[in-house]
Amino acid sequence: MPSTNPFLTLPYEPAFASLGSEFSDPVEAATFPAHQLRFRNDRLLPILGLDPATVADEHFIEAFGRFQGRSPLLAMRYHGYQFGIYSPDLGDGRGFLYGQVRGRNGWLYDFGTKGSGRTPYSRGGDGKPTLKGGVREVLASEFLQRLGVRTGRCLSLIETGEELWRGDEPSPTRSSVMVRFNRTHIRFGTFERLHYFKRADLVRQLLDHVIATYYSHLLGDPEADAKFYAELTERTADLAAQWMAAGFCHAVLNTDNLSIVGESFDYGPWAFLDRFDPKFTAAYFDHSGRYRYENQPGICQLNLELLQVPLGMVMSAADLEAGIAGFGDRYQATYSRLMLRRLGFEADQLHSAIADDLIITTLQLLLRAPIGYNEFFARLRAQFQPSWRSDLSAILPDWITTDLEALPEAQWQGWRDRYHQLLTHLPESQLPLIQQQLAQANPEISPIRPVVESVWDPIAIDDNWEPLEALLNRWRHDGDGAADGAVVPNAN
Ligand SMILES: Nc1ncnc2c1ncn2[C@@H]1O[C@H](COP(=O)(O)OP(=O)(O)OP(=O)(O)O)[C@@H](O)[C@H]1O
Ligand SMILES: [Mg+2]
Repeated sequence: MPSTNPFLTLPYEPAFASLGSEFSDPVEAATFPAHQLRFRNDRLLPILGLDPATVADEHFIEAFGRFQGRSPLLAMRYHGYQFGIYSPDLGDGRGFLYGQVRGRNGWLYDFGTKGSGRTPYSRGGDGKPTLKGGVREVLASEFLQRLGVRTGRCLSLIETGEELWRGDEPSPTRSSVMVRFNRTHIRFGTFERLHYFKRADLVRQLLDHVIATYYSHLLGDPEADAKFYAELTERTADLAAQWMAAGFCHAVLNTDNLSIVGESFDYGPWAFLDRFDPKFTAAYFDHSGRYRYENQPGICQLNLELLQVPLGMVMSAADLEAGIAGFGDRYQATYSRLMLRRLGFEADQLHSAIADDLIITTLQLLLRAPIGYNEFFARLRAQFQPSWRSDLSAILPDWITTDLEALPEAQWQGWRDRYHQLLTHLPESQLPLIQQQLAQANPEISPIRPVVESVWDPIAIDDNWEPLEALLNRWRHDGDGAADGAVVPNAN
């Protein structure tokens, strides 16, 4: 009897599979002792043309927990530079490409698993993520989506009833399997592996595939290769700027964790800044601080440079140099635009020198202010009043009295003066727009570590999932909701 599971009857396209056996290995999914659906991302279903009301929890479990009715399941091959050292021992070690589907926007999407068992690339690993790891993936991706960061999403999280042993969690700890909804799982490291095996022919094949599938506007252009690399540079610079403006530290920016479309993914030991600290390092094992917050743009640029090695097998050095030349300017322009939004302004409302001055002054303030990075913007959003334009003393009034030892009054007044000055440059009619912009750019609550623990503890102690759901709901209904359920999920 034909399946009635809507996930099994989607029109899957074997785009990556059609590259052939040099790029992946068919694998089998693990079987699990239990399947409890802990998160289903109904916001993504309309992109697939599915009505959430017609998709049952059991459909998720059958497709994305039992992995029934689909083949081949492909472990993708890749290598990568991990903390600066080349590793040929990578590849999908706890996941596979479940399938690819075209969204209603015309884009091709991957369903990629994480935690579906061992593969030829598992090395000593068990092929599983912990339940807490899965919850953290959901939190990071949903919050980054709320902030407008170009990110992969979690489509489902299923608890699988096993006990895992991990050094970084009290063990035994609970197990899970996720399905991620990313534009692609092709990584910089997918190209690097082909260079390692000296296969210029396969670099050419993969590059053609990437351009045809993800940069199709370049098809037929005699300079498609050069334009692809220049555009990837721009997208990666944009992503770094989005992370920085969000106060996000990815923590493991190895070349196998950078996507060939410039989308953020692989949410392991990530953290959001609490206080603004450029040297903040999220991963406990990052002893040198290589991937600390302030290093992220430079590391992204370095990874793009490393990608020139495999691409250089089929492209000219001149095209590659020209492509990466724009990284710094692009990063700076996007970062400034996003920071201004967090302050309530659109870049075209302000002269760029005034805008840059406000951003620098804000960062200097945040270095010393007794308030969290995202908390500051949330407070600005909560307290903003159009009347600030005519009354400087009303700007964040209750703040000036708190902890002036940490924050000298002159510095605080300097920030207020600048903010006030910018308001007076705008016509009064634009002030409601500032309020809207502040609401859109600044969620009321961000998943800094204590917040993550505050939703995890009830799960760990009482199996109470309500605080997690409440937090996710707050982000969905916060702001003007423009980022939610959009057919184009990461317009940028
Ligand atoms: N528990 C595990 N079992 C088997 N392999 C693992 C495990 N954890 C990590 N790996 C492998 O180690 C390498 C680096 O892991 P990393 O944490 O960057 O990736 P990942 O989180 O597993 O997957 P992705 O990059 O798709 O999000 C990858 O080859 C990955 O598959
Ligand atoms: Mg990874």
